[in-house]
Amino acid sequence: MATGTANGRDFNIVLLEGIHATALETLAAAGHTRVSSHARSLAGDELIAALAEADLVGIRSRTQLTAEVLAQLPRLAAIGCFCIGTNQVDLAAAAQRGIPVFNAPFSNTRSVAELVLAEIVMLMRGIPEKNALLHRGGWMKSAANAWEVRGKTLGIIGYGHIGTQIGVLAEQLGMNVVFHDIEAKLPLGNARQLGSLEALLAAADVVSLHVPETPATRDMMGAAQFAAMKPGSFLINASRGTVVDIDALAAALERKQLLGAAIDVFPVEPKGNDDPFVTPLLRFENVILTPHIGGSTAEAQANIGREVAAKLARYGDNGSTATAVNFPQVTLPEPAGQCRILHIHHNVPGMLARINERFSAAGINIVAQYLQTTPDIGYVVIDADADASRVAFDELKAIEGTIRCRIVC
Ligand SMILES: NC(=O)c1ccc[n+]([C@@H]2O[C@H](COP(=O)([O-])OP(=O)(O)OC[C@H]3O[C@@H](n4cnc5c(N)ncnc54)[C@H](O)[C@@H]3O)[C@@H](O)[C@H]2O)c1
Ligand SMILES: O=C(O)CC[C@@H](O)C(=O)O
Repeated sequence: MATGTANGRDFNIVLLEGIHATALETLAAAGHTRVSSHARSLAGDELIAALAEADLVGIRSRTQLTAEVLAQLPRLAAIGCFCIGTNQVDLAAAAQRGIPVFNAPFSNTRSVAELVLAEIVMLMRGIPEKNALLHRGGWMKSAANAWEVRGKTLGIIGYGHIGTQIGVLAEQLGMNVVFHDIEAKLPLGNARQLGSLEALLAAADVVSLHVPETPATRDMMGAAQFAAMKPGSFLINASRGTVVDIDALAAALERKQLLGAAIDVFPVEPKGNDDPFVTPLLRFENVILTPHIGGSTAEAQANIGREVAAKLARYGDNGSTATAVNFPQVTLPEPAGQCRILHIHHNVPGMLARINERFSAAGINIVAQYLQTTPDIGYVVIDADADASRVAFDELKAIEGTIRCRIVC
């Protein structure tokens, strides 16, 4: 599958899931105006049809770019996830097809942290059920099951960008912070890393989940973990829906092991705002349900739009893969020659030699060269003079092991 695009500015770009207008502005400022924008996520034949002619695509968390979908999109050159999570994309399949995937690793971090902090206070005061009752005309003025958060213990599972921010904010309210992470992490403030998930569950009054979706985090909160939580404690999940076994959570709420929960993400989420939402948690008034809006603030979405669109435009125009989550990362200056060849190949012995041989056999001077590899993929970027580059481009496309080759002039 060796493909070439004559000029980065010819890119056809499709944005799904209501990506913020700042993305369009950023792309337009970089000279990319062939952009179509859709409000919803798409699936199946609709998705394939919408992306058939796309060189670059922008999605959020709902559009599933599986290996099967990617196999039907030979033209696709790069993917922008306008969010933190990239679990909706088969990253390995994308890399094998020479498609770098970009995201916005921290533009909505603060928004999630603020929501979680507010939920801790709301849950510990029993506000969700008092609010629901009052809307029906019921007056429940009582201090039963209502506590200050000061002096209580917050247990954070996944002490990354979001988890650390929540820990810092919670300490400002006087909470004790403990965390569990698979990596050894620098504790901020007075936070303490505990040796196991079980130790955290036994210690925490409120448990908040901030892990990515991986095979290891699937159902990491199930019946055994709820049983290990303190009686009368609370759970917050603003990470991914697959991390919590929802039926086990419902059972723990039913038997009052947990006094409440705040859930922003679900194993199955509606594709758009008009689709129905179903969960066994609907019957619990002590559960705050939010429609995956942890990162949905004006500030976060505007920043994400700018950040990911800039990464897509930069890859299109200059070849830079800096911060790509599945790909050899090459940070590139503007081309030193008149043209730049971008060669993505399987990482097999002798590939660089073969590329360079073609240049020396044709007597073409390489003005600048950059190389980065992962165990599977190699990415070589070569700057050369314009006429010579076009000759070399035709040669390089034909090298065995080439996944994708592109020239930007
Ligand atoms: N609700 C929302 O709108 C929203 C918004 C942003 C992010 N998110 C979700 O939150 C997740 C976390 O975001 P982040 O920016 O803090 O990510 P991050 O990568 O900075 O941190 C994740 C942390 O989890 C740890 N971890 C991974 N696997 C683990 C495991 N099995 N057990 C314990 N720890 C584990 C990692 O070591 C890391 O420290 C994202 O992956 C995304 O899915 C949701
Ligand atoms: O905006 C979204 O769809 C997802 C937001 C959040 O889950 C993320 O991963 O950043």
